This record gives sequence, C-alpha cells and structure tokens, in this order.
Amino acid sequence: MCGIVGVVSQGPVNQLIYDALLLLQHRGQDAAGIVTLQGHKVFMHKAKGMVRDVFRTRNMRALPGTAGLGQVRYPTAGNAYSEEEAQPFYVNAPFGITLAHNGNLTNAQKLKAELFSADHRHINTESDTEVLVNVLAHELERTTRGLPLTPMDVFAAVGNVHRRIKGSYAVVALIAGHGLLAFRDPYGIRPLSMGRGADGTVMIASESVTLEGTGHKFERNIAPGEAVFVDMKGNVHTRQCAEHTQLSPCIFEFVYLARPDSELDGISVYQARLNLGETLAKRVISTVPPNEIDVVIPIPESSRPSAMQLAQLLGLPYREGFVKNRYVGRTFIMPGQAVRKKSVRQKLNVITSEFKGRNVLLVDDSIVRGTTSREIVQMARDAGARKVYMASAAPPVRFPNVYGIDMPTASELVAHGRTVEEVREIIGADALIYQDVEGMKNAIGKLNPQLQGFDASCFDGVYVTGDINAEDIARINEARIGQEDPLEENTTRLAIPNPQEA
Ligand SMILES: O=P(O)(O)OC[C@H]1O[C@H](OP(=O)(O)OP(=O)(O)O)[C@H](O)[C@@H]1O
Ligand SMILES: NC(=O)CC[C@H](N)C(=O)O
Ligand SMILES: [Mg+2]
Repeated sequence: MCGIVGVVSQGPVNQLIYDALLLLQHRGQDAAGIVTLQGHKVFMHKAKGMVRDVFRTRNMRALPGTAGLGQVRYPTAGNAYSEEEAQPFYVNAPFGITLAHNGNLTNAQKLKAELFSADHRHINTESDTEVLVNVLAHELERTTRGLPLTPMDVFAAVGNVHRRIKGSYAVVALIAGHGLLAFRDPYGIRPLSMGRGADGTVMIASESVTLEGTGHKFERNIAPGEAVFVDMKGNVHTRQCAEHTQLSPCIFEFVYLARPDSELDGISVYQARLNLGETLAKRVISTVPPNEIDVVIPIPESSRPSAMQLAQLLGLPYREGFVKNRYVGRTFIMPGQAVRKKSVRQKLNVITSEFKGRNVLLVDDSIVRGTTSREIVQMARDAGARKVYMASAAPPVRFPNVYGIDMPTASELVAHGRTVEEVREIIGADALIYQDVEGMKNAIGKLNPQLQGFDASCFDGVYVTGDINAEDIARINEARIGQEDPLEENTTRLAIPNPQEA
C-alpha cells in the first residue's frame, strides 16, 4: 500500500504534489518521488526516506511544469533498501512514460521473463513496478496509430495491460507531451479517487484526504478496470478497459492502512472502525464480563475509533494509557522485524496511573506479527496492571497477502496455524478476544451495499483474483531471498529473479 497522486493543472504543480504526498505519508515511509512535465520534458527526483527528507528546496526548484505525479513507497516487491526501486519509474519510449504504482503484481516474475524474451526489454531492478511500466510502454507502442496520440489509443493499451498483468494495481502515469493516465485493477483492490480544484486542476489520488487536504473537491472513485486520461488542457476522458470487473476492495485498507478521515469506495474509514468496535464489543461480553474490566485503553494510533465505540457500548471508561511519539513512524510498515520491535518501545510510552492496580482491556485494530501486542502487554504489566485483556478489531491474520501488504509469508504471522489460546499465550495476555471474519465483513460492508465483496485474503485465505494457488504462495515464499539489509536481522523481501540469471 503505497500512496500515489497525479495532477494536471495550468500552473506549477511541484508544491501541490509535495503537499499531497505529505497527506499520503502514512501509506509509505521508505522512499518518495515526484515527476513533473513541462511540455515534453520530464523532470524527476526520487530517493529513499520520508517526504520531508527527500525534497530540499533545490530539488523542488528543479521540478517545473504543469502536470506531475508523486509516490510514497512501502515496498512489497524487490528490495526495500534499493534507491533504484523508489518510484516513479521512467521509460523513454514511446513518448517518455513515468509511472507510479500502489499494489503488487502476482505474475511479475513471468512477465519479466516474457518482456525479455518476446519484447526484448531489460528490467534492471527487482521491482514489479518496473515490469508494469514496461508492459504499458510495450502495449502503448503497439496501439498507437500515429501522432498525436489519442485517448482511444491509450485506452486500447490499458485494455491489453489488464489482459497481461495480474494482482493489484492502482496506477498513475504521465505520457510526455500528452497528459496523465490513471487506471485501477478489475477488482479495485487498491483505492483511487478523483477530484478537482476551483481553478480546474484535476487530481487523482489514493485517498480522498489528499484531495480535501489540498483544496480539491472529491468527485468520484475510479471504477475497477476503468482508465482515466487527462490531457494537458485538463480535459478528462474515461473508459472501462477491463472485460470483467467486480468491486472488491482490500478490507485491510479500512482496518489499518487508510487514514480515518478518508472515504474509500463510498465508505468512511472512520465509520468502518466505529462499526468494528461495535461488533467487537459483543464478542468481548461473551468472553470477559464487563464488570471485570476497569478501563478500555486503545493502542494508538489506528485502533482509537474502534476502542472508543467499544468502551461506550460496554459502559466503561475510555482512557489514553499510551502516548505516541509523533516523530516515530508507523511500525507495521517499517522494513524488518528488528526495527519494528525496537520502534514499538520508542513510539509508545505508558501513563502509569492509568494501569496501576487496574484490570485493563487493550484494544488494537489488528494483530499481525504480534510485535506490538507482545511489547504492549508487557508494558501494561510493568506499569502495574492487575489483569491485561487484549482485543483486536480485526480477526486473526492467518494468511499471506499478495496484493501489496508486506506479509508475504505465513510463518511470520503470529496467528498462522495457532489457536486463539496459543496466540494469547505468546502475547502474554490474560484473555484475547478477536473479531470474527463475518462480523468484520458485515460491519464494513453494510456501509456500502453496492460493494460486491472484499479482498479479505489475509483473514480468510480467499484470494479475490481467483488465480492464486498454494504453488504461487510457495513461489512467493521462496522468492524472498537475498534481500537482507546488512544492518538488519530478519529482513527479507519478495525478489523477482532476472531471466538472464535464471
Ligand atoms: O502485530 P503487529 O505486527 O505489531 O502489527 C499490528 C500493529 O501495527 C500497526 O500499528 P502501527 O504502529 O504500524 O501504526 P498506527 O500508529 O497507525 O497504529 C497496527 O495498528 C497494529 O498496532
Ligand atoms: N505497497 C505498494 O503498493 C508497493 C508497490 C510496489 N509493489 C513496490 O514494491 O514498490
Ligand atoms: Mg497500531
């Protein structure tokens, strides 16, 4: 889950894209990049790091132009430590294309071999996004019937791209001298929405908060399979380019990934989290009698709405027992288990008076590797809590994710192959209450009856694209090799071997 944004305006766009990326920082902390277009000339700056560190004044000055795009990266393919895999990616032919991607291609390895043997295109990194930009370039070359390039040519190319690539992808791409292209995979797994400013600026971004926060009015979500082409004058052309579509967004966006003030596919993320708290409250009652709980304490940040609603329904006080150091990023999207573990303690500190002598119910939005809950339960005990109960607003995460969340192996998931009781023992809580899968789907799904379902594969093992089998997952597991940061222990990534080397 990276954050992407694309803009077409009639004035300079560098600062606007920078501001938009700050509003997407929660979706990716490892690298950031901006591309701008002035006529036919492409300007780009990308590097590892957070937005504020990557762009200095001199970099911003070197990004002129009236159209552009940006990305914040949370790597789910390739190497988290490679500067070259920061996005956007550039290919010079045809026209000069730059592209930014949120999601993960599940057939990147096969495509990489195909691009080399059939299309004679060399892919220089382990990133699936470099594969994607080359597939788009190849298809655009084939469908262009002369100059100027028409939206119809672009849409024909996107149709072919949909036929070749698999997995999840929300994409923004600039075609030099022509305009901004955006498209979303046929299941709409990753979010993408569009809005407009009072001056006619068109913005396409991962989350609605990006539009609102930069003074643009949200207009609509990009439909699954749909492509939008915005020419350099700001005219918007759209077309459905996929043969079969089914709106099934990733449910983890609502649980954790997106900001609560965003609305994705007609669902308020905040309301989704409140609803999760409500259904979780019912499950808590059946496990721990509310009169045995003195206080409900959220594990900041993402669990707050669920914890608040749960406390209200149980008639229990809701208190802040942990203070978050706002200068430490989100721990779950950090690369490497050692850094994630260390960051929990750096990030959260206890207010001892809220714990001393009390039975506390801690609430988190999800328990994935168990890194946070293990540390937090111990911190609550060290602060003098009598009993420490733990509740998760999401069900146990038991299956690897292949669509752009960095949990590619089952073995790293604390609940994989374990009973709730076994997980409880590992995290050291006195009781552990999980949401159930149907409860989660209903709590969120009822907020938009037009949804055709969710991708909830990390919870139920059902992969929405229908083309992921045990072999694919094993291949993804095996491919997690040789991607270790020399300074990190336990850091591995999904690697796509080069066909030349295979
Ligand atoms: O079981 P784990 O592997 O530890 O992962 C789950 C935790 O990670 C996330 O928090 P994070 O610190 O990333 O972000 P937040 O501040 O938005 O809650 C999530 O909200 C859980 O607290
Ligand atoms: N989380 C994402 O969306 C990642 C995008 C792409 N797969 C990368 O690793 O760079
Ligand atoms: Mg958290």
